Amino acid sequence: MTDPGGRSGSGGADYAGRHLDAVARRGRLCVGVDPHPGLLAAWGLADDVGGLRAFTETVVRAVAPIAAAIKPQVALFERYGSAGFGVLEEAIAEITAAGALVISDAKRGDIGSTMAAYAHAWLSPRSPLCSDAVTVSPYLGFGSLDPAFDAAADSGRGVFVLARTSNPEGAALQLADARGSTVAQSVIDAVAARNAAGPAALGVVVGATRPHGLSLEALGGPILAPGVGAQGGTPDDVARIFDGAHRWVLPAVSREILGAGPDGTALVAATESMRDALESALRG
Ligand SMILES: O=C(O)c1cc(=O)[nH]c(=O)n1[C@@H]1O[C@H](COP(=O)(O)O)[C@@H](O)[C@H]1O
Repeated sequence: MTDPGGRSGSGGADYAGRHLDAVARRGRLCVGVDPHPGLLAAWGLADDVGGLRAFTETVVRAVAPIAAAIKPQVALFERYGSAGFGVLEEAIAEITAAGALVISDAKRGDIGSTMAAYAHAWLSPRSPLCSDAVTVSPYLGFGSLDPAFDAAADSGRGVFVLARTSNPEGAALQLADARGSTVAQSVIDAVAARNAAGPAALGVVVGATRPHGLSLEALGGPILAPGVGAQGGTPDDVARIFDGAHRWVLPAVSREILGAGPDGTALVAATESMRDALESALRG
């Protein structure tokens, strides 16, 4: 892997192309920035905006030059109100300058007219929160997400639709029958159909904590796979669970890496070690 440096940070090439390029340059790892109060305390930081900023800056400076993508969990910034979102805006700019993709984990989803506002917030270059991609929830109906898909196509940015999440509670809803398929598979199929019809390659979220039982062959877009580390998934699990879809899979790891801080060198070592373990498992 070679990393010739940063990128423009603007739309330009479509998200799927930039996703594959980032993974080729930097390896298959997305590091989550999840400033949990417990982590701030473990780092000796106060549970306030100053602590949030110190935590975020330390993580971003250590990890954004290495990882293919960084995934801020926006609720952990939102809990500090507008000042927290200010820290997130600074982080998005710094991650972009360091050449990593920003995947904002916002899990947005609403009726179409409101969804357009969420799409603007997370995917429009005119918004200070504009990211390379955002996570969205299809609970209000796949079609309600159209404004996000359209905004992503317009700006060359990406959308990850929750399909089969890593948490145990997801099964009751996601594995429910949907006209002979499961809800999760119907989400995958809808994303695949959209990818087949247009240039914007959309992604899905499929957790790495257990076998998903999904058919991903026709997806034609990125797969964000959280659940490695603190939730019990291992690099070998990722390789086994996503066999046949290795090209697109991007495992996401938060607490397992963040727990190595506050020392920047230890954060770098934890990131490199997880990236190497994932690359080796996914090559094998
Ligand atoms: O969309 C996500 O990022 C997500 C989807 C999912 O199915 N499971 C999941 O854990 N996540 C997020 O991924 C991160 C996982 O954190 P760790 O368990 O600490 O690695 C959290 O920010 C979750 O909100």
